[in-house]
Amino acid sequence: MVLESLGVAEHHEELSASTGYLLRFSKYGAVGDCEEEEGERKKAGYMAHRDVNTLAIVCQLNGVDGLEVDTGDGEWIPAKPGSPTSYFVIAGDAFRAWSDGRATAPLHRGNVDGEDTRYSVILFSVPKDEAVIQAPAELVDDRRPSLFRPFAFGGFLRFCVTEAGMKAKCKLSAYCGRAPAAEA
Ligand SMILES: O=C(O)CCC(=O)C(=O)O
Ligand SMILES: [Fe+2]
Repeated sequence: MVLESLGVAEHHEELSASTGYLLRFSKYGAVGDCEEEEGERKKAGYMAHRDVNTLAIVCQLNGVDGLEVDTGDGEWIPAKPGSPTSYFVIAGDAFRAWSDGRATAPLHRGNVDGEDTRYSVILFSVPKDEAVIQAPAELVDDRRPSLFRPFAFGGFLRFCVTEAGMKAKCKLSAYCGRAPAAEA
């Protein structure tokens, strides 16, 4: 559906062939009263991050919200599923690069207040190590040169855990951005 909306559905097969999948079950525990830190109840959840992979499909299982998304200007909005069977689709850096910036890889975090345990299941689509991430020709032209240099996904993953990668505000721009990496 996403490729169709970009007018490049014919690339689906080749993209699928270079993609693997990872299914993860997560539990963000209710925090007991004993787990107080300096008088404040500790929060469960996870830190703000951008996913590095292609897409993540997030399904929260027991009606406990917690996912928050950065609007891009420092404001965090809670992601509320429209119904108990809705799920969230989050683009990661690999898809931002492949779509030449048409898809945004948003900063997101988990903010679970610790009252109730939150369960979620996430299907990550992840490019294979050797897969070269490069926007298809239809998405770039002379008037719109591509924003990122082509890169092998495994190389990007390894950069992310270097000191430079961990310090970078935007790992993708720091690794392969063509413009001076203002946001890096
Ligand atoms: O469980 C969730 O709500 C999403 C988790 C997440 O962002 C991640 O694992 O990358
Ligand atoms: Fe994530």
